[in-house]
Amino acid sequence: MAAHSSIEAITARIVERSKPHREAYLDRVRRAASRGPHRSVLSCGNLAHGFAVCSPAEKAALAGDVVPNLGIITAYNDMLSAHQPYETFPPIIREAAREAGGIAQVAGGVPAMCDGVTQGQPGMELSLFSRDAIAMAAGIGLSHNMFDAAVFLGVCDKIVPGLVIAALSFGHLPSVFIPAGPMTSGLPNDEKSRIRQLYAEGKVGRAELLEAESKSYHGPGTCTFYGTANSNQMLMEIMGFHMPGASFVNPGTPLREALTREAAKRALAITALGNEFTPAGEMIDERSIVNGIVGLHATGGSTNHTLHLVAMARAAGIHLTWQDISDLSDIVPLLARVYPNGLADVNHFHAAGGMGFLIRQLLKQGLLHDDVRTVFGQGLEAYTVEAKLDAHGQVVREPAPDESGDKKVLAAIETPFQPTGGLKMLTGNLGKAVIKISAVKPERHVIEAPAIVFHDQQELQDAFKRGELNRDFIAVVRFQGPKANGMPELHRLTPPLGVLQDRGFKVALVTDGRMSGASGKVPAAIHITPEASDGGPIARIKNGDLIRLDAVAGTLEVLVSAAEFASRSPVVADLSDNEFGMGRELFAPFRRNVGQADQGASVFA
Ligand SMILES: O=C(O)[C@H](O)[C@@H](O)[C@H](O)[C@H](O)COP(=O)(O)O
Ligand code: SF4
Repeated sequence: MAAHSSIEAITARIVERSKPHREAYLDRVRRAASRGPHRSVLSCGNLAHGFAVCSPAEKAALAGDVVPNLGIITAYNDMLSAHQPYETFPPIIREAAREAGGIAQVAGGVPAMCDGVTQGQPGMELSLFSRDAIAMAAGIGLSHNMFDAAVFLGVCDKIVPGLVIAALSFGHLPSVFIPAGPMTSGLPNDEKSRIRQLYAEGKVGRAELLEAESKSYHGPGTCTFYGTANSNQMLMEIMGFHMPGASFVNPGTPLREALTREAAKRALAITALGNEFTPAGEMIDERSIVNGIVGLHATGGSTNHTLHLVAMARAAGIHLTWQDISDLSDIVPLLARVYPNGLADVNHFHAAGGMGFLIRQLLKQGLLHDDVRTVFGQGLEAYTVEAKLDAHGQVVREPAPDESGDKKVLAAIETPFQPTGGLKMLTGNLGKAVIKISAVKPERHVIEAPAIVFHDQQELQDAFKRGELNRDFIAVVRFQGPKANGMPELHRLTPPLGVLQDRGFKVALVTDGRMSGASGKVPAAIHITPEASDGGPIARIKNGDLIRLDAVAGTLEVLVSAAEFASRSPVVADLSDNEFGMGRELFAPFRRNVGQADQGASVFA
């Protein structure tokens, strides 16, 4: 089925805009691939180092150019619940490779930050930069040029985007992403948030808060809210980097292990040494990127992807804009209600039909490009399935159900939860911003109130605790942009702002910083570009200025006369406290060289 005309039109304009960069990129990818099996360009010395610890049989195989070698890039660590399961994946992948007549080596590890651990802490100022550092680290592993394909073990926020940037930078290689799967369901996310708000009001103590948090985050796997990490899993499946039905199978289950084995074998089957060569740089094109954005809107995905998708697309020579993302939001309905866009978690989403049901619903109205390449083969229709185990422990796939297993969690395309997606761009005399409205009640889509200006999220927390914020206001938290302090998530502001909103005050957040993918209920215009540290208009706002955030009209305005506003000099902040401590001194080059948020806040562009 042809894609919806608006989908085709937006895709066509991205293709047109990208043409010079995309053609140059594809030329590089094809030249790299044309050199044939990559180990053939290595010297004997290079090779000997590359397989020094391999068995004699593996050495003999790797000395030739017939047996494919799989490079594993792993983001394993014990800190992230979502990445801890990866500890056992390499031996499983090596064994599966041997069974398939290939070889697999861990090519390298990459760092992985848990935004939950660093939320509200100085370490969060390294978080966004860690995406590009992860891409660099993965590139170091693959640069040994020993590999015919790569498999990537990563799940969380900045890790998958960084790994995709690396995979596309090595676009001559096939790449398969292997997920670890979600944590089993614990304390419901809305109950966790309720306890947080009680703690913010001083109505419960740390003991009760820690008990609630620990019941919510309680074991291996990805946290179960629909934040950036689970948005990543959705993206990897709908863009064709995952095996069909792999995204939301819990870790430590037979199906999880079978899917891991299957992915390793599939990666070996799609190298240049076989008959289904699928280099990542050719597999991922403008249609794949549009499919990812459609999935993001249909599920109420993370605002962080207005940064990461732009950066990932650029790694493949594709120039994506916030206007593209915003225009797609106008035609893609919201089909999933997963916290913070509802009460369900990703396990409920998966049980209700998950990705297979979602993709089928979107294909029914041509809202996805079906004619795309994936690691599984040609066409997205192959992903309208559920993965299961047969009696022999092998992965089999059944058509996803036509009916949603829970109409409160997954809606049919004919009866969406909202007619449009969740992510809108705002423009006006403060520059450009992004807002996620899928989790904001309609009566809060337009907020007009006086500004209260903060240069640090702790200042707002302290003002709240002093009881100074019991009124209608728009919190302007500035100098939180990429150049200022690495563009941290300000998700710790959700509980106090949520308390004030629940008390009936009209509140909103306006910032050049970020929010978490799990933020939701409070209207927030984020990623403001240009940022305050670039002298952007946000640096000219004064306490008391009336600000109007209008997510319906798509505008963000300070209601001050143009002459008055232009006559103001931008405030300059003392950011010396953000230059040292917790590794921030190591990322000074990133702060100096990072690009604007609407360009992906990348050090590469
Ligand atoms: O973008 C995201 O999804 C967030 O960065 C998420 O990964 C992080 O963990 C948040 O902090 C939410 O978790 P909490 O509400 O527990 O902080
Ligand atoms: S989802 Fe967020 S909080 Fe959970 S493990 Fe990943 S980064 Fe950490």
